[in-house]
Amino acid sequence: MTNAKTVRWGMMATGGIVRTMTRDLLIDPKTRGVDDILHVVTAAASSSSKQSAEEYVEQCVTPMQGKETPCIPYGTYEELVKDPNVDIIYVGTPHSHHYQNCMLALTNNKPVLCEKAITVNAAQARTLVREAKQRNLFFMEAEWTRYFPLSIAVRQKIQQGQIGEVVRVSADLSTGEAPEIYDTGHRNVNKDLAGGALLDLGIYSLLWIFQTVYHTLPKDKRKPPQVRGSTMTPEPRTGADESTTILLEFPVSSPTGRRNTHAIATTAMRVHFDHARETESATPAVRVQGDKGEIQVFGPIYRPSRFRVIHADQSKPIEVYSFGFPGGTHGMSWEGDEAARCMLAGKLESEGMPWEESVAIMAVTDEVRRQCGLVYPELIETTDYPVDMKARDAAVKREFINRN
Ligand SMILES: NC(=O)C1=CN([C@@H]2O[C@H](COP(=O)(O)OP(=O)(O)OC[C@H]3O[C@@H](n4cnc5c(N)ncnc54)[C@H](OP(=O)(O)O)[C@@H]3O)[C@@H](O)[C@H]2O)C=CC1
Ligand SMILES: O=C1OC[C@@H](O)[C@H](O)[C@H]1O
Repeated sequence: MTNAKTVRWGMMATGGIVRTMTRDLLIDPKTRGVDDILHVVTAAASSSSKQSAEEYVEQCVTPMQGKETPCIPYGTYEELVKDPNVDIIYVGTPHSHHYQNCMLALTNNKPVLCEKAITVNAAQARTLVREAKQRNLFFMEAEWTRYFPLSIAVRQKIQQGQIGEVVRVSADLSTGEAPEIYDTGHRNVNKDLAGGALLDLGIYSLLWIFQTVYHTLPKDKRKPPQVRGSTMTPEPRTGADESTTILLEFPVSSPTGRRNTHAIATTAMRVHFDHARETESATPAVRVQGDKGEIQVFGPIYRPSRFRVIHADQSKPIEVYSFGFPGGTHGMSWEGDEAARCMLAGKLESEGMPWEESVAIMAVTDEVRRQCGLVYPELIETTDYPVDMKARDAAVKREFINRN
């Protein structure tokens, strides 16, 4: 006998992250101590073909969910958002498409969990928020790392004052995957898909800076940062950024509270992860430095499993905290649980990733791009809706073929 409420997901796209998310949603929630929610995937759509959706269902859904809970495959996203047996849509397309895809779901009255980066720019993020609010629909950016027990523990330590006043934060996500390993059409380097380090990887450096500096303050004290400087290196073939460095200043939060906080966000495709990250000599990828000590998080910062607290008072021992991934989850189950719970409770947004914070982060990436002159095609920057993305993609593919 269970009191768990079932949430029926509709998956928009059938690519890499949708497959990972599917597995994480369908892992028995009890393995991570969750007994109030049960996830099922009742529909999925591929913009490529219905056959592609069928293959995804056969490979990813049926083996975990069984045939008794069917998952309907569709050959268009338009059909998916009209399915009455879907409670919430997970958008797993490239960032270039998030705005159009989320609008499609919201305007068909479906709540949405959308992959990072939420959109290409702040204006698009604001428009989606307005649409969700007007329609009374739940909408959330899938910044999965925020929902890790590790992230929650780090935020609590800061809020409890364990490192004192936060003075400075640095955060790096660099993968060592040189851009040349991708062909020029790949979403990681293709500007037509808003590719490049900033929106794909740099978003995690900003996630850590925002969740430790901004999000740890009471809501009425959160103030967006100034981008004090930024620099980028273009990928030689496509002009997408392959590395970006950002200097931020968060303002004074109150006369008696924090002073201004400095932050440095870095990301580079050519720079490697710390290969020694599991060892004693590891270099932290995030350092949250306060006047009473510091918290160091070891990478990769999208899926960290270890952090330590070093106190300024050397008589206090270094505290090391390690976290696992129960039930074999990749780590996306927690954000799935959060989205489901919020939606069932009738909430429109998640406390963990409030709308205004998604918009504030996109405002930072807008300013960084402005300073560095990184422009994406108007068709993916626009807030017009609908734009015929299929026709656009066909044109892009044709151009890609002509260029090569
Ligand atoms: N949270 C995380 O850990 C991760 C998040 N991501 C995010 O997820 C999103 C998708 O990434 P990922 O799954 O790796 O990408 P993939 O290329 O593997 O999949 C993207 C899917 O989007 C659909 N799509 C629709 N239009 C296009 C188009 N014009 N070009 C390419 N694909 C299109 C396709 O599915 P179909 O043909 O079935 O419609 C495609 O398979 C990105 O926004 C990325 O930032 C990615 C990796 C990890
Ligand atoms: O979100 C992500 O996290 C892991 C990276 O490898 C991937 O490119 C990115 O999209």
